[in-house]
Amino acid sequence: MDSVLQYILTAPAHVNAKIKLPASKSISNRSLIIYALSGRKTLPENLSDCDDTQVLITALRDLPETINIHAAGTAMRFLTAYLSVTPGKHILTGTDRMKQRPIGILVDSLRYLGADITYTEKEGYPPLCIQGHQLEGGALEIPGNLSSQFISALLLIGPVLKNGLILKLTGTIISRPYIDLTLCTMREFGAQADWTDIDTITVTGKPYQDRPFSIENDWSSASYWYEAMALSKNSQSMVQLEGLTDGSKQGDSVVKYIFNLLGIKTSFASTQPGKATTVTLRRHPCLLSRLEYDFKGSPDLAQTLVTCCCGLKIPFKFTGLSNLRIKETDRIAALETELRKLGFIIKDENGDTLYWDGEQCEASLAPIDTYEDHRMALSFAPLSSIFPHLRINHPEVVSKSYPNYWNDLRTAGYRVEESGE
Ligand SMILES: O=C(O)C1=C[C@@H](OP(=O)(O)O)[C@@H](O)[C@H](O)C1
Ligand SMILES: C=C(OP(=O)(O)O)C(=O)O
Repeated sequence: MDSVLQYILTAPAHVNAKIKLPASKSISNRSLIIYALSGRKTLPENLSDCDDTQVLITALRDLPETINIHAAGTAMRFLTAYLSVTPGKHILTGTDRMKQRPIGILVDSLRYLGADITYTEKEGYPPLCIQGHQLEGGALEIPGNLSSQFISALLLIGPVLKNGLILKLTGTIISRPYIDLTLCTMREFGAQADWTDIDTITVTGKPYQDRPFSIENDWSSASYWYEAMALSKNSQSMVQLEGLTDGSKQGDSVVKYIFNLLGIKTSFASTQPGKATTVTLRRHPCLLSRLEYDFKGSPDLAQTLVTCCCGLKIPFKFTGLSNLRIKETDRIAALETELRKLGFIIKDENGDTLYWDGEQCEASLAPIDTYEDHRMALSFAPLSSIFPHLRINHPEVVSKSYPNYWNDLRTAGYRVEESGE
């Protein structure tokens, strides 16, 4: 049998560190597509070193006949749109999991606009064969309830469509802050793109302009430091996070308000609009007895809060989780299975809700499996404050968004050792 890399984690008595977070992969990948569509002159600064961005950099640079974007959802969806308007024929594929992540809504929309896309294996799923050519653009409807990445992908190519784009979103709109992040990033490059009605976005067929652009660091990655602070239960703990902005356009910056409820206070070294600065996290007493939150706008924070609330023994009801089952893994099932190993019985209902009413079982303390999902490893690691010698299988998965995570934990005083098993 192949040996599995496993880390054993022990948390320090108090957490203390200054952390250079990775850049946002969401902003990196949007600005890379815009860079490619605007003449490839000025490369965006502070691009993320994570797998999901590196794979897109390589794909856009080499544009080989077969492009394998591995596990990167944004790269898969954004490239599908990009290749549809770029001359040449390409096969776009990814990991086995990527081949199970739906893309039919995006393909249908692009085909409606005249794109030439065929499925090479299963209808509705990657791999895709895309023959690119100039598209005219126009008006169309698209469901907003499965993944905002389909909408962002279409918006990103809007400025290069002759007649621009009018998108009317139908159904519940999930991950809406990511749509707004796309629009903001596009406008940084001179695009005319905005909401023109409650459910409608209009993009003018006015080309992007080449501009210098610097990428903010990643608020989703910051969430694991909020969790580490909350679970450390030591008033001396303090973490500083570099490269974040007060008033960030990243939806996951809402993490500062959620953790405020859990006693973690955020202060910004400077509050100059749009300027990245250092953020300091400090602990205050947490008097919360139960947490309810709707994660519809920030699905990537769900694992952080589920693991954190279990560790703090705060019962919760979290809604808006409907698309967690189609991410890197079925995150609902993964959370239920792995938290049981630590003695927490969490349950799901209605396809979009996870709750914990305080029910516990005997903890086996078996190693935590990560299911090729970076956020499983990232969110379980801070639980080592509650469960010393916590074991995590396949810790290397973190490279999808946060390659330096384990080193950063070491800097903060955590013992991170390779298992000798
Ligand atoms: O556009 C983006 O950068 C992202 C959108 C979200 O996906 P969904 O829109 O599929 O929820 C999020 O989960 C993902 O990590 C990044
Ligand atoms: C869902 C995620 O990424 P993607 O969909 O881009 O693979 C994520 O990073 O949590």
